[in-house]
Amino acid sequence: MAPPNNGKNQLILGTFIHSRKLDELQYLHNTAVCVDTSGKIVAIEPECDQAKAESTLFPRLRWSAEEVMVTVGKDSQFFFPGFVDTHLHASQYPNVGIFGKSTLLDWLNTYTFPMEASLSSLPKARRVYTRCIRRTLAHGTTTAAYYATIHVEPTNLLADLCLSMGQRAFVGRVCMDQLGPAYYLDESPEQAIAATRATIDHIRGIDANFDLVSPIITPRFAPACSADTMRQLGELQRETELPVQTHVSENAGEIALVRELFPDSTSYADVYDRYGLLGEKMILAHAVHLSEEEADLIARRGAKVSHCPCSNSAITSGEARVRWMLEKGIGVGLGTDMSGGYSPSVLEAARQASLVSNHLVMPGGKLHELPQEEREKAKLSVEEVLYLATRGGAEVVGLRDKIGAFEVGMEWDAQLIGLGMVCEEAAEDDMEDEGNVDVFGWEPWDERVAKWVFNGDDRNTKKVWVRGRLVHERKEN
Ligand SMILES: O=c1[nH]c(=O)c2nc[nH]c2[nH]1
Ligand SMILES: [Zn+2]
Repeated sequence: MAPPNNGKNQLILGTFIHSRKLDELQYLHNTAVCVDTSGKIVAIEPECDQAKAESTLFPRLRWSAEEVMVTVGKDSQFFFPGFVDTHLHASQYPNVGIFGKSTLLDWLNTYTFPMEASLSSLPKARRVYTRCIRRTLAHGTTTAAYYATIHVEPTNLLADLCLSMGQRAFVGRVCMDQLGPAYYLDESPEQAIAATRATIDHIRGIDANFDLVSPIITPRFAPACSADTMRQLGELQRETELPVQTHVSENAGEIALVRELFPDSTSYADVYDRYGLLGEKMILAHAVHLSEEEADLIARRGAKVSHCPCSNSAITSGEARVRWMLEKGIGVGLGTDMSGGYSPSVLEAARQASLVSNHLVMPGGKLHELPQEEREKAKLSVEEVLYLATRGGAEVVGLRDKIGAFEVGMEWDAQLIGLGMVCEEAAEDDMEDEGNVDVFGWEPWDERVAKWVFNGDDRNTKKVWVRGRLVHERKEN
């Protein structure tokens, strides 16, 4: 693979904000971050300008100033770790916002299966996947766990495009040999496994160590996979040690169907467990209606959850109890779940995660009967939803030592966020288009960040890097 940034070391100067832990953001002002040619953070120095970096850091790193690329954040800007979207369907991108009043099972038949089936066409898949990657990068998504479709070549194409456009990705060829329409089904368990192996081999061929793009084993969801397919996917996981992604306990009708199809299983998650799929490398999307025992089983196995609040509201699935899962020790990240979710933005998912946590404790909400103190605790703060969007997501996709924060040894997956600074003397028509976030200058940094979470969008995402490579730069009008 080509080295990022034409093999140049980088010095990045400005304000850096990241999660130290679940409920705490760290604010590093006037700070220098050094990123080497492999995209790794090799130094972080607070109270450091370019001159000081050149005289103290560069000699230590054996860098010569002429060979270093310098990026300086302005006063109204800050660097933030890239977002991790732990669950989305690249193949459903053209359908974002189109869901009417449907719920999961009729939504699949009405909107989803026809769209996914149509991506057997490679030119169409190229248009859709290129735009999906470009759009998610523009919203600061540096890592994405993608579902593609059942088709091998278009799935391989998605992996190729992630690699060439520079987005870190997990790319899953969808396995489904039952429940779908006849025009969109794997022919047999053997064919499903062979097709999955073909995409794994392809990705190994383009990114041998899965540095940027990795395959991910993808049983669509339990009702769409025969027992034989699930068993063979479990064997494939043990053989390859690859990550696995699927859906769990999203919708009441779906859960009833699982009970009917797998009468011997004690819960939806138990179905995956019986086939050896429920383990540390499994990402379970939704987890809206988990029972106590089911959540305990997930926690014991070390499987992770992708919380998809936009999707859960859009297709009327319900409200997941994030605090409850976190307290059980389950790793939780955020997923846009396009196109069950209507937005490509993880920032939108973070905002919705906050609002959904409030809904849980409102009159009529699942947790309304809890004591006042417990109700307060169930609500997620700005700091917490940003943790889920970055560090939490990194844990969910198995990259907690590599991405999600700014630490020496981690990779430079980052976004430069710019907020609209309203100067005292600014005339209306002087204002740059910085989107909806206006900062007057008197707000402390935690309030600026809160304004970004609730009013920000891709207009605030000025630059995006993955492994040190600049993969998106916003063109101002
Ligand atoms: O939100 C969802 N999106 C899907 O495509 C899907 N397939 C099964 N279950 C699903 N849930
Ligand atoms: Zn999904």
